[in-house]
Amino acid sequence: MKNPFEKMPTVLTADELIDKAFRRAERAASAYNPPGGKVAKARQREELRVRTVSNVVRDNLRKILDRTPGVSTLPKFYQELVDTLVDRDQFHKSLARVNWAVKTIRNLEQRHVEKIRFERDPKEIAKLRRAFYGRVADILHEIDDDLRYLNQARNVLKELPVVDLELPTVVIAGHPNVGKSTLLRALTNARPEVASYPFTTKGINVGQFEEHYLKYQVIDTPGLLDRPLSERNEVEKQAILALKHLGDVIVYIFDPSEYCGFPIEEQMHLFEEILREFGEFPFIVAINKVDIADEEKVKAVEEFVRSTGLEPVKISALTGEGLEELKKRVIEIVEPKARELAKKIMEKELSKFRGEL
Ligand SMILES: Nc1nc2c(ncn2[C@@H]2O[C@H](COP(=O)(O)OP(=O)(O)OP(=O)(O)O)[C@@H](O)[C@H]2O)c(=O)[nH]1
Repeated sequence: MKNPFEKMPTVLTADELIDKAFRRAERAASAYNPPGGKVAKARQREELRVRTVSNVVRDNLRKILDRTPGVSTLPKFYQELVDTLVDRDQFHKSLARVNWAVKTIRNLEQRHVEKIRFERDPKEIAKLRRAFYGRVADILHEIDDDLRYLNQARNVLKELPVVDLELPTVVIAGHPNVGKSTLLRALTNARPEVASYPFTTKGINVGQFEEHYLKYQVIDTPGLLDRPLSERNEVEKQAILALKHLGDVIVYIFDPSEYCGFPIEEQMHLFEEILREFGEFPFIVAINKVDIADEEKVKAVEEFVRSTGLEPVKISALTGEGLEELKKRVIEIVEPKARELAKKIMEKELSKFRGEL
């Protein structure tokens, strides 16, 4: 899936748009030499000005409406993230007001063109055109706050992460420096891509791997699932919880070597919190850095994990030890979804093929 707001255009301010439209109209009028007498010429020139201003403004505004997806039509994952970044109510209101401006300007254009066509005095004709310009400027100034809001919204919404929402997804969690990105790199062959994500400075890392012709996605979440949720504010929490619509299994990493800088007690505490928050998820616990960790500490973590009803896997993301076993456990959980997806894609291809026959 692409960023749903990728096509949203830059939104000009009222003054920028007025300037653009008026200049375009002047250019068109000066290049236009209609046939006929003085009155006919004036009528046609002014009509061209009115029509050009109306077209430029409406095209610009309509482009915003056409290229902005309805938030409620988006997948839940994106809806949650949109809500952390913009006020959905305000966003919709601003779009509605832009729509109102398009319609109103269209009506004004019709009315002024009609009057211009019946007017005989060139001075009055010019006056009608000026009156139209004035009304357009007023309308655009009236929605100026909306235009500015939409442009700001566009700038943040364009930064939404690009992830594949259909692929079975493994979310890696654990304190900073426990080895999350090392594990991601070890599990996925391609170089992971960094996607920006609200409220993380580093962005999330997204990688993919294939097993038996089925594709999986792995996401490392620096800055997200690496600190107690109780320390987060509401919007941050929401950005984290959006992961629920994306992930299918959580791989939680412990670092019993404590080189990450967090004592195992603290890691246990965070694990309990994440387990509680993501209770409905299948969890796999990996005890990492077994190549350097103290055996006693490894044992302590193992016992703790077993006490929560889970069986940990001992790994070293660096040396590769235990990774086969970890991968096996992951695939056991997400393979049905991968098969389902492969079947769907196959059926789509088949029906396309049949259509061609
Ligand atoms: N000895 C050893 N070192 C490891 C292992 N896994 C990771 N490391 C090292 O631990 C350090 C932190 O690893 P990262 O993969 O960057 O940790 P992270 O959890 O992604 O860190 P953040 O992105 O800050 O959350 C690096 O120096 C890694 O080389 C391991 O299995 N054994």
